[in-house]
Amino acid sequence: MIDAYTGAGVRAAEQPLLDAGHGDILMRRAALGLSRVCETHLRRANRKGLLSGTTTVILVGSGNNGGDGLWAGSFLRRAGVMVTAILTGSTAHPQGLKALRALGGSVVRLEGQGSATDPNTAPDASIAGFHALDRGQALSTMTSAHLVLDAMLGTGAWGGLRGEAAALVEDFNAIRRESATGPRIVACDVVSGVNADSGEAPEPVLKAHATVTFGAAKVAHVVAPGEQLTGHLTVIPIGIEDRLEHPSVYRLEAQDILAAWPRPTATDTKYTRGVLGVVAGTPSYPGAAIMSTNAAVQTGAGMIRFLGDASTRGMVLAQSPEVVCSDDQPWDVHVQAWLAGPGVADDESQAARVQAVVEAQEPAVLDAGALTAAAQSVADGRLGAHKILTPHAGELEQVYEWLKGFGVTDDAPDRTRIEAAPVHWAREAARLTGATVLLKGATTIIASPGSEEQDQVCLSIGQASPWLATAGSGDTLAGILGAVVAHVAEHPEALRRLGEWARGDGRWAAAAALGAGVHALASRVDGEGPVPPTVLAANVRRVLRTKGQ
Ligand SMILES: NC(=O)C1=CN([C@@H]2O[C@H](COP(=O)(O)OP(=O)(O)OC[C@H]3O[C@@H](n4cnc5c(N)ncnc54)[C@H](O)[C@@H]3O)[C@@H](O)[C@H]2O)[C@@H](O)CC1
Ligand SMILES: Nc1ncnc2c1ncn2[C@@H]1O[C@H](COP(=O)(O)OP(=O)(O)O)[C@@H](O)[C@H]1O
Repeated sequence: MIDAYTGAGVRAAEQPLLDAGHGDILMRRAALGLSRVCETHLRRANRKGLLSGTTTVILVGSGNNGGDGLWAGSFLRRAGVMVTAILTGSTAHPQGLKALRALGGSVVRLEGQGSATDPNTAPDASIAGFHALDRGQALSTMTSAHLVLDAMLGTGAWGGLRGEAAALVEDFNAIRRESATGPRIVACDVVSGVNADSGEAPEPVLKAHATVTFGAAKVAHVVAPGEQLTGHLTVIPIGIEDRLEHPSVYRLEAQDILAAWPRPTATDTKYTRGVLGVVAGTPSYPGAAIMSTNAAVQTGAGMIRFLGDASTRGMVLAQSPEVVCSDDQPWDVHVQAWLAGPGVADDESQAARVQAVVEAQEPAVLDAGALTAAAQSVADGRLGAHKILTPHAGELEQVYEWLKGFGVTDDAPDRTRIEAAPVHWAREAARLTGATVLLKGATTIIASPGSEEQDQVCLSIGQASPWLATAGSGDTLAGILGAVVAHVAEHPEALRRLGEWARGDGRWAAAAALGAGVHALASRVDGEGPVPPTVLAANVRRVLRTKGQ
């Protein structure tokens, strides 16, 4: 599990050490770790695996992020690397600058960054004397290097890159799009301009092959769009680790998912495993019913009761004879949890069943066609953490429109804004609805609503294959989620080994995250390639055969 923190969370852990005058030591530890990762990349760039003869360009901002970069440059110099620092800010970390220069690193500044027209960013006296490169010269210095270390902005940035630094990155990206070769890009702490706390990434950004962070992962490393820009993440311990409190986001990895997945014991029966009721599909859209029930079967649900029309029931049974089908109403059947909504559209009788599920006491996964009914019911009160909404960004936009219509919020973001800051909008939707929200995407975010008893829990699941972007993947996810939620409904403490946060209301977020995690693992069982939903569901069985430690 990766515990990811906000910049403020990490700073709070550092503060006592900074107050005790250990700031320099922290920075040098960070920079040493950073330089080691750079060395690994540089050795790969040299046919003989040597460092001497390799070149590194460091883009250095005015704060401590730039200081890390300069110190890392001094360590690389020691190892024989040719280092050029291009200062992109109005000033530069004095000790870092001194250290790099003392070891023969060359230092230049980016012309135009901090022009006379913008006195706030004009180069101050300490760096004004360095030779200035215009953007074209800086660009060719960058493109001819083996490695570019991005140390312009870290956790102290507000907003994205600006001015000449932004233009330089834009020009570099244009060349990169045209050419298959080019320097390795390593980011110091976070990719410059990416918001460490939200993962927002205002253009332009220098997409990294690798990012080296310090003390702990930051939120931006585990949520979109920051995660997609981070590359391979290395966390360097700097001595603050024991002082860190309250991660902001938990990333569950394969080991965590497989180890925590609830498995039956000898005393279980099909009922104690959890019975899942499914309201999905209509005569016009039977596929969603077939795929979601099939996925729940493959996930090993104790028992599945499907409610729907005769023709859909026939198709569900043909695919999965394990499913008990009827045309009952939700209040007539006894289940531990519900899944409602996949493929439910323009059908009065299924819509009525969906409404009954939204109002039922039992926990429920509310997907696709159930999201509108769920959002509408918020007008009558909060849904409860045991109701799990599973929108993609487009569906979340609709949910927000309803919430705005009811006066629950003034701000209804559109899809673009949601995709720019998914962790923010998933958290906000959970708070506003009182439900657990699972926001689908390349990175899936799960947020609990939070309460007086328990802080909001936020999780992220990555590593899903982009081949999942195909119709029916979401129906399969819904079935997997239904199965695990039904189990957790019967065994409230089943997921506690994940942590104290996975108890109480947090258990629904934990269950949803495990479901999304298994879905992601199933998408890559046979490596990278198409995973049509029927294959995906069958892969779930294979994934669950592996037990984590
Ligand atoms: N003790 C610590 O605090 C440690 C911090 N470390 C490093 O310190 C970094 C944080 O340092 P800082 O707080 O100095 O912040 P940054 O270095 O991230 O940036 C702050 C500087 O950039 C300027 N700035 C902010 N937004 C800008 C924008 N959009 N465009 C241009 N300039 C902008 C500010 O005026 C300020 O000078 C971390 O990311 C990490 O790399 C590491 O050295 C480990 C120890
Ligand atoms: N680019 C991507 N990379 C990884 N996973 C993705 C990507 N795009 C979508 N997914 C996943 O695929 C699934 C698609 O769900 P959804 O859009 O509801 O599909 P449908 O309703 O057609 O079944 C979600 O689990 C989502 O997280």
